[in-house]
Amino acid sequence: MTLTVYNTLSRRQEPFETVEPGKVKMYYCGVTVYDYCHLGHARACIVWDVVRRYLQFIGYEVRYVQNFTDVDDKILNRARQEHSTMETIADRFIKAYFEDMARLNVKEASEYPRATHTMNGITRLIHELENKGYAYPSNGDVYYAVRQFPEYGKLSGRKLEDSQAGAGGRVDLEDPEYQKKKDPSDFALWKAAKPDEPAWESPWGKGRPGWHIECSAMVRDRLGETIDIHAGGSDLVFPHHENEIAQSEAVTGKPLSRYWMHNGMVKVDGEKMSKSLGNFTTIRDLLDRGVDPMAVRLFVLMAQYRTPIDFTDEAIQGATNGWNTLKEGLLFGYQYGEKLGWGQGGLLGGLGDNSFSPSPLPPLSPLPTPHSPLPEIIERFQEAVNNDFNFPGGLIVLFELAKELRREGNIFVHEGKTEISPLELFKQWQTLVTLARVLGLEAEMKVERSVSDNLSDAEIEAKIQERQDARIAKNFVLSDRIRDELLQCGITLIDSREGTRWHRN
Ligand SMILES: Nc1ncnc2c1ncn2[C@@H]1O[C@H](COP(=O)(O)OP(=O)(O)OP(=O)(O)O)[C@@H](O)[C@H]1O
Ligand SMILES: [Zn+2]
Repeated sequence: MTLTVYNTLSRRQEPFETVEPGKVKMYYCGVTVYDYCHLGHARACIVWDVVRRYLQFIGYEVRYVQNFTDVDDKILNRARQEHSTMETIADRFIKAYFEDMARLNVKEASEYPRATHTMNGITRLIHELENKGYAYPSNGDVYYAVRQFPEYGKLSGRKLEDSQAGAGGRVDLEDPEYQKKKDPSDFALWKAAKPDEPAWESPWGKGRPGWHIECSAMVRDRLGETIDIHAGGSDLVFPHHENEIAQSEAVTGKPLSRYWMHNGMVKVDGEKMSKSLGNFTTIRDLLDRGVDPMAVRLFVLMAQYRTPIDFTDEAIQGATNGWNTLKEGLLFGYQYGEKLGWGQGGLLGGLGDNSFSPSPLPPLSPLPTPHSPLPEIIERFQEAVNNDFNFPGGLIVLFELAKELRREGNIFVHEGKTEISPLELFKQWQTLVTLARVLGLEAEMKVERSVSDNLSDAEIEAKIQERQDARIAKNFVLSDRIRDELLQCGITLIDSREGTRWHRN
């Protein structure tokens, strides 16, 4: 069973083979920090988080580097608007980035280099390009001469003539940058300082780096000359990644990355969700409206990572419903484990605890342990995901497990016993928890069970009425939230045509 990966460079799905066996070096072009992250960023960060988690799950050691672009015109504009500095703006939104990603359960990268901390690497690279005849200075700027790099266009499939024709329609002959270039397709590696702008010393005078060169320098500094996966959104294929290849490969003579992987865009009414376009919903706005962070993860993972997805209320609602199903399965052990006798007979011995307790969760490991995960189900999951990270295919396996556990939970509540043996249920639950963690999906039993005793029958009935009103008003986010809150207090609701029944767990 081998992993195959769609490589934008070859336009094919290829078997995954790393430079160094068992190790993956991965770089993701991260955010330009001048605003809060939106759902497009959430998608990119979740997709690469899960790719990384999956690679670890199948046994790779992964070094994952993600940059912050902290020098850019847009950051500078915001700093001017707020009478602040570029550094203050960048620091504020980097802090916000970490807060948002923690809520979404995105694991921290191995390293987060910043452009402004990589100035030596950047100027060194430009210098080498100049020495090799790929770059030329012009009035304090430095440009990359694309005609010197015969392979220019190999990633995006664009021919220089096409992009020139495109540029020809758009160039402004008065634009000072255009006048400094030898060829309209050339791009800036270094820009001379303008008055009142932050600037760094360089052999070409004071200035700041262009956007593309920072990634070439950071990859080289942190990961080396050839990495395994270079990732980013599909909007970066041209010109950003094309230019990164031109810069890095001209200097090293080696491929910059074995695999080029791109996530599809989150769109709104058919257009890319983007800070520049202003059509975005921030992660924090959505979560503060009560959408579960795990539903956001599911919204992302329910689509193949390369296809575009539309952000709509219905899509988020669908993901929320999906999450509620998975969550019921994930909480099964916490709700019924003790009653099913899982603490007895050493069932949980492998977890270092002889009595049932919600923690620790089963270890993240693909290897069968004495009580664990059902190998044939893990295999089905891997078979799906090995096909170019087909997470929706993997999710089918999780939903099957969750639905079965939910069904058994209901049977247990009504009949006092289950159809499937407790041992088998334990294994199913372990498998579900293990696979869900590979996708970063985790549910917590936040409230102790005794809390259910604190809610009176009248209070529970009032909550159910509130939920009913929300459903009539089609406010399903609220109605689901009430149901989840009750579940966390140890109260299960059962909907039927006659109305809603409830019981304490
Ligand atoms: N709508 C989107 N859907 C999926 N990925 C996105 C989306 N927007 C940005 N990304 C990805 O997020 C990362 C950071 O992007 P960046 O900070 O340039 O955001 P942006 O919103 O596109 O900014 P701008 O609007 O200023 O171009 C990149 O890898 C980019 O491809
Ligand atoms: Zn980049």
